[in-house]
Amino acid sequence: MTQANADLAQLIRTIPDFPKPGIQFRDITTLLLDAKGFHASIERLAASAPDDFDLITGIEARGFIFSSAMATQTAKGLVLIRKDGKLPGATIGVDYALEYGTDRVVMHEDACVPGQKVLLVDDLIATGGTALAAVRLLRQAGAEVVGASFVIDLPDLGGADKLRAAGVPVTTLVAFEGD
Ligand SMILES: O=P(O)(O)OC[C@H]1O[C@H](OP(=O)(O)OP(=O)(O)O)[C@H](O)[C@@H]1O
Ligand SMILES: Nc1ncnc2[nH]cnc12
Repeated sequence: MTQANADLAQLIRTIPDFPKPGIQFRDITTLLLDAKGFHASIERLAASAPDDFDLITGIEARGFIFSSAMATQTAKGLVLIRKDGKLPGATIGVDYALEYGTDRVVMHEDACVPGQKVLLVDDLIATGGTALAAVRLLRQAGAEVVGASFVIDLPDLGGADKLRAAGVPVTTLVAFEGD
């Protein structure tokens, strides 16, 4: 079977054993270096976005690259979900497990008006721990998460399925099997 978005898949470099043994690191820096590929990734994510949403949400750090481009492409505002200790205003936060470690995400408690529809954007979904934490956070803030868009899916780690089970429609461009 031909890989969907094969042109984008071949721009993503795989680095074995980073940041620890056994992890196949899917490196987007090579995609970002390619002007046409980076632009196409944003156009394709934007084309598959829900019809009706109010805000884009991006997750630090790699998620900011794609979410900010998506915000300008779709002419929406951007909510930043950051690692703990970086936002200056009053925050709410959620702890989560990573494929390789643990972390905590926070957002400004007043970043969303309750009832606003948000589209979550990140570079990659693996176990789904980060995205599910972001969804919990956004729901705590009163937002409705109407979709989640990722350039890369690692389907064997099950994150996209978990997100769908949590009621969030998921779009991904490139899948790497066998991780
Ligand atoms: O689905 P998960 O298993 O939660 O993994 C996916 C997350 O891992 C990476 O971020 P990372 O925490 O490595 O941080 P970075 O963006 O700052 O590099 C990636 O950008 C996703 O946010
Ligand atoms: N295998 C992987 N490659 C790149 N980023 C990741 N984030 C979590 N798992 C990852």
